[in-house]
Amino acid sequence: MWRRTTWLPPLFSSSKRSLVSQIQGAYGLRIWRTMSSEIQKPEEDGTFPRGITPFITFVLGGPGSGKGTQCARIVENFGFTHLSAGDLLSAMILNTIKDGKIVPSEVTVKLIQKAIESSESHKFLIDGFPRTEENRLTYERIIGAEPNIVLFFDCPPEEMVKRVLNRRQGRVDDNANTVKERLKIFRALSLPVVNYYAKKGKLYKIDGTGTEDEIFERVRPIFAA
Ligand SMILES: Nc1ncnc2c1ncn2[C@@H]1O[C@H](COP(=O)(O)OP(=O)(O)O)[C@@H](O)[C@H]1O
Ligand SMILES: O=c1ccn([C@@H]2O[C@H](COP(=O)(O)OP(=O)(O)O)[C@@H](O)[C@H]2O)c(=O)[nH]1
Ligand SMILES: [Mg+2]
Repeated sequence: MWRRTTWLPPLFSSSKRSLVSQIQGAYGLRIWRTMSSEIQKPEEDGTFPRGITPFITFVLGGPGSGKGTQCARIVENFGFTHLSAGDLLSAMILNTIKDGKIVPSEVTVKLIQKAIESSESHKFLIDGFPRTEENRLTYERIIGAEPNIVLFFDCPPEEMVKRVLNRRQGRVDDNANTVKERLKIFRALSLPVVNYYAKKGKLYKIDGTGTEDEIFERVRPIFAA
């Protein structure tokens, strides 16, 4: 089962509100650029007028922890739009990725912002971002909001390395040297981001070991009504 790592914020604790009602509640929050003060409703066909606050889920975890795999399941079952920061960046910053380093925050945030704004969707999985506290702060500064929730796939390093080296998707960063560097960066720079969201009561820490199905059964209750 999934478990929260810290205390629950009022949004979650008062009446065990389902995530679905929280997602609906997010429409009215005036934190996404400039909007009307009215609470706006989705159109009958389920699309949302531009300017509505999207429901944002950050998806964190080390390289090979299963972020992309579980995002695909969440998309299939709960209709989110999946934005992988790594995929958005990969065409642009090949050398940085090859070294396992982090791309400058403004570049990533602006790509994410553009992808959200040009989408008709109202709920997003932002996979693999933020990877540093500086990433997080830049997102908050440019977007003017925090994510609604954060998933963290917790996986032992030896399992992550095994998965990455078996991934065989032709990625320039899936090799023993780069993965070592990425794990170092994950521990030093990304875990503080995970801890930040744990302290804020926004983190869902998910055991990332076992089969893909077993892991998704830990994810499902987070999004199910
Ligand atoms: N539960 C699992 N058990 C074994 N292999 C897995 C599991 N989940 C994902 N994989 C495989 O491990 C590799 C890394 O998964 P991926 O979803 O790309 O992770 P991430 O996006 O966190 O780097 C992929 O080849 C994927 O098919
Ligand atoms: O916010 C981000 C996300 C990704 N990356 C770069 O893109 C690579 C691949 O990221 P991805 O999320 O695709 O890797 P995964 O963790 O899924 O293996 C990372 O190692 C970084 O070099 C980055 O610089 N900033
Ligand atoms: Mg990935």
